[in-house]
This record gives sequence, structure tokens and C-alpha cells, in this order.
Amino acid sequence: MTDHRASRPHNPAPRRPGGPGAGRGQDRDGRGGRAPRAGRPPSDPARQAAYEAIAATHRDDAYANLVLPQILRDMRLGGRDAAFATELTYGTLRATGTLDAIIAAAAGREVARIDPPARDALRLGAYQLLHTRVPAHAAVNSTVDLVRAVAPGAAGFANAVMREIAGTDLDAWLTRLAPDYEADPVAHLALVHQHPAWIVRAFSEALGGDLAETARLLVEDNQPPPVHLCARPGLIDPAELADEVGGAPGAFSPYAVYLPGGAPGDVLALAEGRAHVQDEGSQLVASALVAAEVEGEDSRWLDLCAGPGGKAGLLGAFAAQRGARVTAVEVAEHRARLVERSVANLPVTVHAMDGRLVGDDPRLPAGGFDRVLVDAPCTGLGSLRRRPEARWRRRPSDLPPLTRLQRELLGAALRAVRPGGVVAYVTCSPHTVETQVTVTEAARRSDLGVDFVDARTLLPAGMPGLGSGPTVQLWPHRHGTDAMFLAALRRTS
Ligand SMILES: C[S@@+](CC[C@H](N)C(=O)[O-])C[C@H]1O[C@@H](n2cnc3c(N)ncnc32)[C@H](O)[C@@H]1O
Repeated sequence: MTDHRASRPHNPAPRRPGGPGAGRGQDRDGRGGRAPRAGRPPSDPARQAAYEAIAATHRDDAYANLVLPQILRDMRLGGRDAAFATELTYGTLRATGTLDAIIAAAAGREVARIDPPARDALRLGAYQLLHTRVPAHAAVNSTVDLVRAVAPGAAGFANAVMREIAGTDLDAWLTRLAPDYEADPVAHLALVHQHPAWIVRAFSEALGGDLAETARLLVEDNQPPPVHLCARPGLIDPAELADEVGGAPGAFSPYAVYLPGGAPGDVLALAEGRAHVQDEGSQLVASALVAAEVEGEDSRWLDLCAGPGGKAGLLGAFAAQRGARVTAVEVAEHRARLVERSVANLPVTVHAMDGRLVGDDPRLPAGGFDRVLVDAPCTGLGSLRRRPEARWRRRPSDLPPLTRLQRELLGAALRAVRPGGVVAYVTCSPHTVETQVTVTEAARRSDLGVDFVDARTLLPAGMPGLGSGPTVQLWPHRHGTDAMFLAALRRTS
């Protein structure tokens, strides 16, 4: 195990950041000695792992939650080293925009003008200085060592920038750099709470312009999310699952179990398909589809956007209890295979196809279903807790193609459901363009008769913070769930 606090004594001469050669050219850290070759691993495996994961995220568009576990396995890191690497990776990625503003101020240049390897190492170093209890000298020294290995010519520059950052604490940096709250509250909150301003604006709009509540949401968004399990109805009693994992029952979903700490590991009920990992909000919106009243036939259910299969697993378990059958549709072949794995032994048929083909493909007959779920592809702004890099990768320009697809899929769902049947439209984004606007527009453009069902009545009685209906927006800071949106529509003709 590496001692993250202890570090050899080292007192490099301060340098002016941004001087000639900074970020390129020869080593200017003033320590003498030979610079290590680029690529030579520093002696600190946890930081090395975090650096590799952060660099892969930016260089290869990798997902940190996929790439980091692989790096930890390759480097054979476990225990405290793995935990430290994880904290550094996720924390640095979440804070990137704010760290960049601080690095730019300390360096006297835009981060875009710093070589990517040095830039990622500085982000990692700045995160340690400003957000962890790692002593400043250890953060500075380890960062300079890292830069020496990955961008040797920038070691002196990195030393100077790190020392400049270390001279001021986080609160003082934020006070210095954040726009005045009164003049520009969105920009202020964005810098202080590590979100892009356009996302803060979208959240604030979805929260009715309540900036104090928006700030609470942003704080919650920066916390690592808890792991929720779903005890599949009819297959395992939630209390039994809670006992098996030493967890607690969920606050709202009758099927939710909160897993204490860490990864689910080898839970027998998961291996046997009696439970699955699923955010409580996802459980609630999938259960809502089944809670809606439907008169007459009720055996043909459709999940129009099923991959990777979390909600299909829950719907399949309900269907088994009620003698219904689920058709699960997923356009991406590999994700359709994941759905198949998730619904093994349940009454679910999976088709790898485009859900918009309703009425044009015999597997998706128009008016052929009693209940339809559209868990639409979206920006995922409601689950930023889970994907640390996502907030900086998403762009407002992602919205138009997504909202077009959402409208088309909801239109297809309305064609697929029979008169009297119910459609649940769900996103894991609270952006009103993907929620209210999509639903209103899809209903307006459809020539079918459609009524809203008050979605609040489809959730457990007494759930707080559901607003005034008929749609429902769940929130991490209100409900401890992802920010799932739910609209329920009944086809009337
Ligand atoms: C939010 S995810 C669904 C999550 C899933 N319901 C679950 O609970 O695991 C949206 C899915 O829709 C799929 N998708 C996108 N366009 C589609 C289309 N035209 N037809 C069917 N599926 C589509 C995406 O590949 C993605 O897997």
C-alpha cells in the first residue's frame, strides 16, 4: 500500500508559471538530475492509475466507470490504493471545469494551451490540493513526478502552477474566480458547484427558478451515488434480500434495498436473477406503468427502449405475476443481448430493432399493446452522480437530435398502445426540453386522442416533493434517486 501522506522531502524552487518553455521544451523544475523518460511509471500506483483513467477519459472519450476498473485490474491494485485511485479519478473528473478555471488563473494561460498530459496531471494535482487531505507537499511532489514521466518538458511549469495553486485554499480561489452571485447566480453556482452553466440553467428552470434548491441539487450531484438493488417481485422478498446483503429497505419503492457501501460483489440473488442493481427512481417509474388502471385485456406489454434491460427485468417479473408478456425492443444489437441476459426465465421476448417501426413491422402492431414504456434515450443529466465526466462532455447541441428521437419514439408508443391503454414516457433527464416539451409536442403532433394520467397517483402514496402533476420529476436531493421524469398518457381514441 502506498502511503499517500508521506513523501520524500522536496523543496523545489518556486517558478513563475507560464514562463517560456512552460508546457513544452526542456525540464525546468530546478531540481537537477536526469528527467525520467516519458512513459516511465512513477512510484505511486494509485495516482498513476487515476492519471491513466483521467487521460483515457479525455483522450479516448472513455467512460471512467468502465476504464478505471480495468486499469485497477491491470495494475493489480486493491484495498486502499484502489479506493484512493477511485476517489482521485471521480473527484477530478467531476470538478474538471472548476479545476480548469483555477489552473488557468494560476498558470496565466487557458488550459486549452497546456499539453493534454500535463493538463490532466495538473487537474489531478489541483484536485488533491483543493479537495483532499493530502498534504500540499505530497500533492505538489507527486504531480511534478507524474508530469516528469508523462510530459518531461513541462515538469518545471507544473511545479510552478502547483505551488501557485497551493498558496490559496479552495474557498479563496472560488471567491476570487466565481462571478458575483447577485450579478450572475447561474455562473456563480456553476463554478462553485462544478457544473457547466448551461446545465445549472436547465436544472434551475426545471426547479421553477428556485436557485437555493438548485444549489442543493448541485451539492447532491457531487456525491457518489448509493447502490440500490431491486428485489424482483414474486422472486424474492425485499426483506430477505436486505438480510442477505445487510442492507436497508428503500424509502419509497417497495422493491428497493439500499446496499451498504461499495460494489454489490457476489450477492446470490443477483447471480440467480431474483434481483438486480437499479436506482430506486427507475424502479418507481417502471412500477408506475404497471400501477395505472387499464380496463379489459391487459396481457400485452411493450418496452420500446429496453437496453440494457433494468426496467425490462422489473416489468418481466410483474408480467410473470399477472400472466402478461413483455415485448422488449432495443435498436443496438449488443444492448439487446444485455436485455436478453437481464430477462432470462421471465416472460419477455427481445427484438433488436428500431422502436419507431410500430405499424410497419408485424412484431410491433399498431394498437397491439395494453401498456407501453418509453424509457427514451436522453442527455442523462439526471444521473450525473453516476458518470463523473458526463457533465463536461454533454453539449447543448446534443439536445435537438435527441428531442427529435424522443418525440418520434413517443409518437410510436402512442400508435402501439390500444385505445384505453397507457403509455409511460420516462427520461433520466430533468431538462424541460426533453420532458415537458417532448411530451406536449408528441401529443400535439399525434392525431390520436391522448389524456394525461396524473403520474403522482401511480407512485407510492405519501411520496413527498412530487409537485402539482400531472407529470412527476424525481430528484436526487429530494428523493435520493436519479432525476427521473415520468409522464403517463392514456390513449382515448
Ligand atoms: C435510457 S436507455 C433505456 C434504459 C432501459 N430502459 C433500462 O432500464 O435498462 C435508452 C435506450 O434506447 C435505445 N434506443 C435508442 N434509439 C432507439 C430506437 N429508435 N428504437 C429502440 N431503442 C432505441 C438506446 O440504445 C438505449 O439502450
